[in-house]
Amino acid sequence: MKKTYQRIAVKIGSNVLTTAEGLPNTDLMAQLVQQVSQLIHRHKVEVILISSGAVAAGRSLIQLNTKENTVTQRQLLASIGQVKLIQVYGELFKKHRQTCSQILVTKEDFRDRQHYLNMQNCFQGLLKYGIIPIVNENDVVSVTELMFTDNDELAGLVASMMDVDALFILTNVNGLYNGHPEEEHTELIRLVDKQKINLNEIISTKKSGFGRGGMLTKCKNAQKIADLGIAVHIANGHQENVLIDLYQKATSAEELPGTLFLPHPKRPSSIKKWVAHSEGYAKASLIVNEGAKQALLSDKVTSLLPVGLTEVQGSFQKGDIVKIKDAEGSDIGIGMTKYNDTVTRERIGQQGHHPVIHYDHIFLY
Ligand SMILES: Nc1ncnc2c1ncn2[C@@H]1O[C@H](COP(=O)(O)OP(=O)(O)O)[C@@H](O)[C@H]1O
Ligand SMILES: N[C@@H](CCC(=O)OP(=O)(O)O)C(=O)O
Repeated sequence: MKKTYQRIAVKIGSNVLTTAEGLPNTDLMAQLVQQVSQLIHRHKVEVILISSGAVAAGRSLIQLNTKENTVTQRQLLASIGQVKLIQVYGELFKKHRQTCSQILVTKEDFRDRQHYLNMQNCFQGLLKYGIIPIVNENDVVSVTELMFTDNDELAGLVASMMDVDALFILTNVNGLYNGHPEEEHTELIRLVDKQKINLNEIISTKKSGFGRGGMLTKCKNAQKIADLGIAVHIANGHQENVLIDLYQKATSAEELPGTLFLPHPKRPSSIKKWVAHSEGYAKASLIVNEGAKQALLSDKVTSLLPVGLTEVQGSFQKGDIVKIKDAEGSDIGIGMTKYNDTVTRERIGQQGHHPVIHYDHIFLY
């Protein structure tokens, strides 16, 4: 029998929380809140919510001039709507004797290790007191390149930061299909085995009404989180009792709703997970020789030593994130350096030096 989930993150997408008119779907929010409360009270599960819906809620409160700059529109709608979104959640949870809290974040909060640890500490405290953290992007300051791709990316970061057992991603389709769900003869994929499925081939880039990222980014992100040892389920938020069903069936032999991305059996350390999510901030690349590549990819605990380096591309400071590449230029992994590029260059190919990247600070693909 599989272990039950004790801590989960639930991502509720824009398409779940929004009606066809672009307004908040409060009936559905009530159903989901009831299920989350049941998981907490009856099954003693710790739950973190990642909820979209601020822009939709803002739309229900104010009509903006359509000539307004689109970035400004989003900022205003989110700023106005987030208040309502959290107010609705607060009232709904209160009916179940449950307290919730609001956490608004930006990408920068995950990039800076100190911000990351501060956030983690706050989440831990809230969970200890039985409070449900409700997370959303701080859309007022997250503009263009500072934005998360979508709330799936944010949910993945929160899930790995909080070391949850599973991430439930609720959307407006039953899961991942082997073609666009509106096309004929497409079938639901129940289990994603990354060795057998090429996500790029089966997922249409066409986006649905109110979502930001679409199914391809959702699945790539789901796979990344599963690689970090967290079970990821994509399921339909409109399906009756979906959260309870997912929770109960995950430990039974019954067929699960939606699509499951099987978790990697090993969970990396907290710092490795943080490194894994820092890909976008890589400053430079370290090229390694074949011996170092084999050693890194083996089952042994291996740090990257200067003797295994053949080249340093770009400049970086001690503590910066760099890519690790093989002689062909293929990415092997990513890591946090122990010294800057000048010192690293001086030590290329030399024996007897400390690692340039310690094992604990390397994440391999
Ligand atoms: N192969 C596929 N399987 C399932 N959905 C797909 C696929 N290709 C494209 N889609 C679309 O992806 C949409 C869900 O992604 P998205 O719009 O990002 O939702 P959300 O707002 O819930 O994050 C679905 O409504 C569906 O139309
Ligand atoms: N932060 C935004 C939602 C971002 C977004 O659209 O995310 P997603 O639900 O993943 O497509 C909001 O609250 O309206």
